[in-house]
Amino acid sequence: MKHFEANFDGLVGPTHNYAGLSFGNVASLNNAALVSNPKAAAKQGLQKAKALADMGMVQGILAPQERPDLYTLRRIGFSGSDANVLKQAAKEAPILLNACCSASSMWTANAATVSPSADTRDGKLHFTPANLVDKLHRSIEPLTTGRILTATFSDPHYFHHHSHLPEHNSFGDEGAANHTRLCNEYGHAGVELFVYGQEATNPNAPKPQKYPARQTLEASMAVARLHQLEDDNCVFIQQNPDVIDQGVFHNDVIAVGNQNVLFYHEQAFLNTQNKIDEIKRKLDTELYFIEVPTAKVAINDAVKSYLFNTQIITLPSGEMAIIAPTDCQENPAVFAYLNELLTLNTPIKQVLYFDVKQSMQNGGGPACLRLRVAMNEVEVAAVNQHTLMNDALFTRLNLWIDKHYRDRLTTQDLADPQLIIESRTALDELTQIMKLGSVYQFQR
Ligand SMILES: N=C(N)NCCC[C@H](NC(=O)CCC(=O)O)C(=O)O
Repeated sequence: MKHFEANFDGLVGPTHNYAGLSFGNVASLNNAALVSNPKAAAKQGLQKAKALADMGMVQGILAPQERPDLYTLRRIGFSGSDANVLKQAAKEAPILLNACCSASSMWTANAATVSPSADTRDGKLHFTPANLVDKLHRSIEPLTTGRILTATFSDPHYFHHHSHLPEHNSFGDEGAANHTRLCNEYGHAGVELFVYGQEATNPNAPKPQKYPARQTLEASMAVARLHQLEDDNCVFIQQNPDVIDQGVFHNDVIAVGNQNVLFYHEQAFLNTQNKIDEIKRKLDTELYFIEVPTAKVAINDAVKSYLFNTQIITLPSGEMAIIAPTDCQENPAVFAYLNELLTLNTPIKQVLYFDVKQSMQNGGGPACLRLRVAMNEVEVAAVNQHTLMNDALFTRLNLWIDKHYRDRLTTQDLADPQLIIESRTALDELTQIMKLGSVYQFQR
């Protein structure tokens, strides 16, 4: 049977904006109050997804969430008509309004953790939506994420959907951004690497001093249990707290893996050598550990360029390619490193650059925009086929964006009641295009 690693990219929602909501994410804070372009953002994301589909990759799309989130605003006491809720919130609690308007569900690397059927005891593909409790604007995503994932991976014979973990800091979970899988072939049992920022129940364990550690060991272990993984298929690694304090808010800002390749910065982890030995013990295949030294790429350059927030993909030819943001081309040290990487004797043979600047300005690179789902051909056939990228879906979604999206949005515009109507009209049509059913609260 054939097996693939599919990428499901988050479609950028109509309220994409820069509100400086993510303490610890340098780009989000630096670009707060910039004017955004939701139309360009959505199109940049689609271009990348279409390019991967054109390379012969299995590529899907995950629908965005309903924003403004009027339900959360009502839950915290704003009342009256929808327009009145927005008006009151804008006047009395603008920061909370911003949190309820973020299009942050576009970063589907944070949508869920996914374990392919080759790794799980029941032979099903497991999904656990991330609770994202560290950030208010993201903590309101998981319920709808669960619905969108279930509408996309709908066949219970193949797909096992769990609830998100308890909504408490002890279980802070950011999904696949802190999870990578190494394997020989995608369809063979692999080793799942769970990278966490702190141990919630051990006050003496190392943790960052300045910025939050969004993922806990307790959450990672809970996901591994839910997904029915064997100890021999898991390695739990602590992220280096010092790099979290330098803006590495998720592991996918400092490391990325694909098949038998782990590409990471020398400062990414704690106890790196022990953990590499454990991976080698648990995975009996030829492995490439590509460690990037600080002398070649400083942490600051890695964070600015998103060198590690690249996607490493295996092309149908069997060669690997890196999908990088154009920001990597613009950073001399990083560009030089990537060119050198192609001359090293590793499976990575090409680097392809994509402009995803609208997302980058909020701290979301190419890898943040996608959720990886390794599947065999029977599982791919069981996916909702209307979510899979092809020429027709690409054209249809571009027309849909042209029809519904603004090309300019400021945080002041978030109080405009017309934005609710525009967003709901767009999403209602999208659920018909992608045959998702009534995944949004306003449709229920
Ligand atoms: N690394 C991965 N996988 N994802 C990136 C997520 C970026 C996102 N930014 C934001 O939510 C900024 C929103 C704003 O400030 O308007 C975050 O910090 O959670």
